[in-house]
Amino acid sequence: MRVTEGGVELEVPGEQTEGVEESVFYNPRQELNRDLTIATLRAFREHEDRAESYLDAMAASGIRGVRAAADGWDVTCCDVEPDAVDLARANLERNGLEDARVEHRNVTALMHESMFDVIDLDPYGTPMPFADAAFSRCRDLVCVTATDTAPLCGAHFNSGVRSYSAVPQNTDYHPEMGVRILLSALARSAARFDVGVEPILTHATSHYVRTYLELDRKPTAADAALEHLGYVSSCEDCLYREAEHGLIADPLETCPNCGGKRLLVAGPIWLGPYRDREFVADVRERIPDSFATAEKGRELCTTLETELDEPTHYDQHKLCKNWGLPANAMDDFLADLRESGYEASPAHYGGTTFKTDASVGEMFDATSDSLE
Ligand SMILES: C[S@@+](CC[C@H](N)C(=O)[O-])C[C@H]1O[C@@H](n2cnc3c(N)ncnc32)[C@H](O)[C@@H]1O
Ligand SMILES: [Zn+2]
Repeated sequence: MRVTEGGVELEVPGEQTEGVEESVFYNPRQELNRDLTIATLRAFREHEDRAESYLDAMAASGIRGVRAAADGWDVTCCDVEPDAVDLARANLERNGLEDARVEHRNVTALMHESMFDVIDLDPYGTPMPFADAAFSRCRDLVCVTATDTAPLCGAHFNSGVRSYSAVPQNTDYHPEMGVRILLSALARSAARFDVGVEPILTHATSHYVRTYLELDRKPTAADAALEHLGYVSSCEDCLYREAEHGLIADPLETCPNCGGKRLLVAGPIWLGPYRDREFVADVRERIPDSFATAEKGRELCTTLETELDEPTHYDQHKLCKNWGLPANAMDDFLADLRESGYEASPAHYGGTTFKTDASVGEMFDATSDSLE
């Protein structure tokens, strides 16, 4: 089956069924992820002009490596599966990109041996088994996809604890729990090598989390990154939340809003920002019309640019249901919060999600008159 994506052409085993490509080596549902990767690499190269080498650590069809090589990166594709290696090599050749290297290796060994400016981890499931090797030698940027959203957001609790050395909780803001559990584990992995991470772009999109971590290879930067870790207590009854920084948990025992005792405590999670607004604006500018997901990608960047840095989001529908009141239009709801002096922004987790610095009680006072 022939696939065209981002201006390159690939041959992948599999068939097109009802217009949808089906192949073990090519997932069309990750096209937005890959389009944003190319735009992010373009923005990053402007920002860090010595960045040249890119490791597509789990290449499969080689699509990421092919697209990065076509964009001028010095690419190495790696995969542990011989069929994937042959396919990646053939796809590079098909696009006249024979200069790119293809490695048939366990990429963990490769990452320990060789240095790369940018490493892109895109495994099946959790990326954590590959994180230490990536942070040990990478110079500038580690890009990570995690598709194991059930463990990340606490729905598969034991698996989440095992993979991320943290306690995830299944809350009403589950995609953001996943984002912050992942970033916490990655920051702690990097800190082992005296490396500080700054997430310059992160998004949770349909069943995966994607993050881009700019590295600063010095102990003080690692210490600074760890300062962003902490715990969040969430009330299951009234949806109140409270976050506190630090590695020693001092969780709430009683909800200060409703007096309830059903509090979920998660951590250590990343409580800091998960994107750099200016960088995201730059990424948005670098998405060309020719990318199939251009409109979606730009919309996502715009929401990320304006999203508040509060550590958890709310879902307006869940909140109103909890109050026993009908939901109104999101814009009106957010306008009511702003009129009462609070900050409020849409969040990128879905059309009814938002962030605010108002507590759940303050939100009720600010908005409930309009919800009758
Ligand atoms: C989700 S696919 C990659 C998809 C691809 N990056 C894309 O954008 O279409 C995961 C790939 O990782 C490879 N893989 C798994 N473990 C690996 C390892 N230890 N070293 C190298 N490759 C590995 C698998 O063979 C598989 O091809
Ligand atoms: Zn409560």
